[in-house]
Amino acid sequence: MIEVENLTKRYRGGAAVDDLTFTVEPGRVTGFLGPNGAGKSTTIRMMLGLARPSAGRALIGGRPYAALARPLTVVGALLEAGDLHPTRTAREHLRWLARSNGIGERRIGEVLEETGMAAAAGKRARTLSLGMRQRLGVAAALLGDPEVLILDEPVNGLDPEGVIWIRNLAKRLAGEGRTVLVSSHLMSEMALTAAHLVVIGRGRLLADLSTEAFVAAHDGSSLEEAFMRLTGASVEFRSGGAR
Ligand SMILES: Nc1ncnc2c1ncn2[C@@H]1O[C@H](COP(=O)(O)OP(=O)(O)OP(=O)(O)O)[C@@H](O)[C@H]1O
Repeated sequence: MIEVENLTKRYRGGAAVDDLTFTVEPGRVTGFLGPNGAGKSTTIRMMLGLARPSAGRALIGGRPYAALARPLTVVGALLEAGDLHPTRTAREHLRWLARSNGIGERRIGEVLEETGMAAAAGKRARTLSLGMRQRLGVAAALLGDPEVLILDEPVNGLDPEGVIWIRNLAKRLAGEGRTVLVSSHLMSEMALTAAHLVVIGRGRLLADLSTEAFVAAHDGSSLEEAFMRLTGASVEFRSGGAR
């Protein structure tokens, strides 16, 4: 479970995350939605101890990230900007992560297999396609067999096969009873992947409800339209320069 309690992050320009409170439950995929600049990545970075909250807290399995002794065994994350060393091979990257978390060599083979990366295990990171890098990122997230998975914009830049792969993977992991949080700014994709939605805009909570309830409440309009209506007042960047 992930618990976000009054989480706030203020930068000089204002609050990127503003008093957010919600819970991500195990056993279902939760979509974390919001327009560009809504504060999704900042929230996720605070969950993972990569940014310090100005106020409030985020707990993973009841503890702040910093209190986890072997974090990869509790939470796995796929972040937008991967930290791949260009000349390290896929297997070496996983080995490097595994070592600091007390994870054995056998598990590296398993996650390479599970993500379809076994044949590419010896390739250097800089030679991997975007789709392969995403798969390697997922392999890293799965290394510690964690109860909680956080995927930040996992389908960005992926081809249709990759999109379907991520969608099915997220559902399978949730089906195993894990807590799965997937961020996206694409309502249509989340409607296919997530059973529950947490929607934010300008750092504030706009909605926390089942996908079914969201669809029912907006019967007759497309999901994209419903999402635009919900987030309309909090869109930060509009095309054409209009505000
Ligand atoms: N290090 C920082 N310093 C100052 N402002 C920041 C910093 N990081 C993020 N912000 C601001 O915080 C706000 C939220 O950004 P964030 O990246 O969390 O949004 P997001 O919902 O993930 O957006 P996107 O969908 O575009 O990735 C934005 O206005 C952004 O400019």
